[in-house]
Amino acid sequence: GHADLDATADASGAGASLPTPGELRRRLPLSPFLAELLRTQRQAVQDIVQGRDDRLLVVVGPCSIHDPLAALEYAQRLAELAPRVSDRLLPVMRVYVEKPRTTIGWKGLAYDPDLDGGGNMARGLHLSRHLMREIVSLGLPVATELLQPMLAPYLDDLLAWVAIGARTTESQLHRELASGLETAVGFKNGTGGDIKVALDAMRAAGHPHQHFGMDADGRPMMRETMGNPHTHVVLRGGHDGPNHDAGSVRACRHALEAARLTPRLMVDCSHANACKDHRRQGEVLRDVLAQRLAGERSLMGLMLESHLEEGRQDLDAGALRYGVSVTDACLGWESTEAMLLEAAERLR
Ligand SMILES: C[C@@H](OP(=O)(O)O)C(=O)O
Ligand SMILES: [Mn+2]
Repeated sequence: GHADLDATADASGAGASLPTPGELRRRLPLSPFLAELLRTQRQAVQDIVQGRDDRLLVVVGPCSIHDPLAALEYAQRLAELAPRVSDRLLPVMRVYVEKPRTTIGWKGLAYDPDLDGGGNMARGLHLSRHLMREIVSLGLPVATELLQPMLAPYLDDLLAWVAIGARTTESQLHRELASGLETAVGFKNGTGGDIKVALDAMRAAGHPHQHFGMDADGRPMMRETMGNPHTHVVLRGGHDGPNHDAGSVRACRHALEAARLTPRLMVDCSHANACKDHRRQGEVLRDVLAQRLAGERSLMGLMLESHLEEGRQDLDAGALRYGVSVTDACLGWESTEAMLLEAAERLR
């Protein structure tokens, strides 16, 4: 239940040592019921990525999770909204617990759950897994960016979609990680706007790999992967501006086809596509819908940054306001709900 989110986390203890992935999974197991629910959630996402289902995959939620209880309240609202749009949209909630910083800054719930620089990672891992499991049990698929490869085995059995971010799409470690995941993986284009790194990442992650990893008991191991066929590009804009426009989408589709890769892509309506102004996500969304309605079938998804309340706040600006992002600025819930209802209506 929600109340014990914090209680059991404290039981995990602080300090430098961490539970192994196996220990955390034994503490917070995935029941057979939830495992079955995960299988259907992953299948639904893969059906969209592979073009078997023409609904739009919508990865929506906070830029980062810093308050598990606010995250649960958001999840309950999204879970209630989902059935009202699920004929045309498949909502998946962003539950981002590790954040890639351009330079330095708070690195997320898994790293520093107490928001005090204490680095209580044992508690951060526990809270992250507990929260994701609670959200899955609401029937809501969970999406996250995987950043620290060692962190993946603590969480990856709970994930229905994974992002590899703009700063790590070029990284061999992250392509190896993606090649071993059961979930669909979206590779962001580079921070400069380069889409080739994402196409290279799709190709690399599609192959089997042998790489340095860690087993469930935390022992180093050589991990063999099968290759992941469920990968796609996420256009998130770049230094020289947005890339959600029809010309950029077409160019990306042509590049994918030329590289004989699945011509499927998602548009991240936030980040450099919104020019760092969260209020511009609505116009990017409408541009994506217009392209879909004009027949651009490679567009199978979109991402929105959204929280209970609009905007953002600094972590070190005194008392935190409830439900407001502490990293990128987000849409508020009311406008998110209206946008998703409008999108579903236009796609009917
Ligand atoms: C980290 C950021 O994504 P990107 O990698 O596109 O900057 C996000 O999803 O909050
Ligand atoms: Mn963000």
